Amino acid sequence: MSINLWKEAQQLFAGGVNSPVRALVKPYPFYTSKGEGPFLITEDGKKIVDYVLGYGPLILGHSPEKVRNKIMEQVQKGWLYGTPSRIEVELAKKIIFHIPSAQKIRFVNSGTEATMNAIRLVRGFTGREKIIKFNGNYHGAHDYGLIEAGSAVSEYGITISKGIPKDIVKTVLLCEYNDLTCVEKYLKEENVAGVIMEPVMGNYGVIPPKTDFIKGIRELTSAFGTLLIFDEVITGFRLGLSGAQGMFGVVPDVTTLGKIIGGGLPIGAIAGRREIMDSITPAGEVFNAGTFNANPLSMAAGLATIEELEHTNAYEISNEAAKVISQEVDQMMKIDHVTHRVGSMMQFFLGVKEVKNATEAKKANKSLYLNLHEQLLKEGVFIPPSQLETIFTSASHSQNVINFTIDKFRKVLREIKNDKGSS
Ligand SMILES: Cc1ncc(COP(=O)(O)O)c(C=O)c1O
Ligand SMILES: NCC(=O)CCC(=O)O
Repeated sequence: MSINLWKEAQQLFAGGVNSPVRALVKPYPFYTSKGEGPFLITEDGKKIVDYVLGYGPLILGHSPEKVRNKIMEQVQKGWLYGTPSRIEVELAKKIIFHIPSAQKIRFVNSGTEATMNAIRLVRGFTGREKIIKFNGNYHGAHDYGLIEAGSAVSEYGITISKGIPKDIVKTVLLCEYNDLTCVEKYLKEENVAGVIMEPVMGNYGVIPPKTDFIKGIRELTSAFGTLLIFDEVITGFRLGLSGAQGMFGVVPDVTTLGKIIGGGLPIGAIAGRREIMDSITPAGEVFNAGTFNANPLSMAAGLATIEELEHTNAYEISNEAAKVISQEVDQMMKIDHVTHRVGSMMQFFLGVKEVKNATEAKKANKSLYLNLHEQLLKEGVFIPPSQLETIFTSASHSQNVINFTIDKFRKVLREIKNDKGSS
């Protein structure tokens, strides 16, 4: 039973969990015993439709056959060599073929490692120290990024994580998303090594960039000799094979990847222009290393996932699922709200009329969203337990599952409205 595991876990782990967002599921997190297509099967024997999908990597759903087989095949051959292996060359070629900004790549083990190293890389390459980041963007759990970050950082009310030296905080310049004036001001006033951004915000709910903002950042950074990092840990291979940069036709200098490129196993990657990437050790003097870098199992799962994305209609199915659900739910909601969807990423902001940055997203009614999450979970539909996370769909979300989901939204929204009316 989940409750028994939860009781033990609270003695074993800080806050009972190994990543904070998981503790937001109330009254206690359910424990999963199996993932199958669009479903999670819990320790309590419940079958739940999953729109969290491991927080993004599982664009094909849980345990898709092709990916599972490729992982099993690799398991037979061993899973850690401490030497290069053929499969890292194969995955690198695929990513470099698809991602416009990628000429060379370094595999690491998480999105956190990817952005941490990308920031070090742009600092090393330019010889400058300042970084511009955006309010509510989340780049993982390292010192350079935990300043007004989205996701669980903001959900738990942390603006700057304790433990980060002040001198590091001073190197990070903060702008509001979709505010080009702020970026221009800092680029003029300061010696900025790099601008790091999520090309579509996915860690403060979903917030798309305005076209002139994303194109303007590219032009401005080029003009000031500042490198542009797109953090495509969520959007890479989710918004199509060429990611957000392909979707918007804006090519950054450096791209960070993670999640989908590992097919659900731990991964991260830094990719970019050849001369920039050649600053990384052993070619250059920006240090990176890792026992598990390019480990064969993550490579195998990533390769099989990208092959499926290339050869099936996975994008059509997952995008259509998000489109239908977002449109239907949008129509059902009778209160002020904003619905944002980009491809197979979506989120609803309740009680507000416009959301173009984190400050506006913060005004959304968090408790109403949590209520929605809780009631849906009781009905067998799992959306993230935080308004700041993204609702994802996958290629395994069939018409039946979508219809089931819409019915549950209808039921729950009716009850939430009644609750509100009676209070
Ligand atoms: C945009 C973005 N960057 C970086 C990260 C960190 O990735 P990881 O959790 O694999 O360290 C995340 C995680 O959600 C993310 O959404
Ligand atoms: N959007 C943020 C994440 O996906 C992170 C997941 C986690 O920290 O467990």
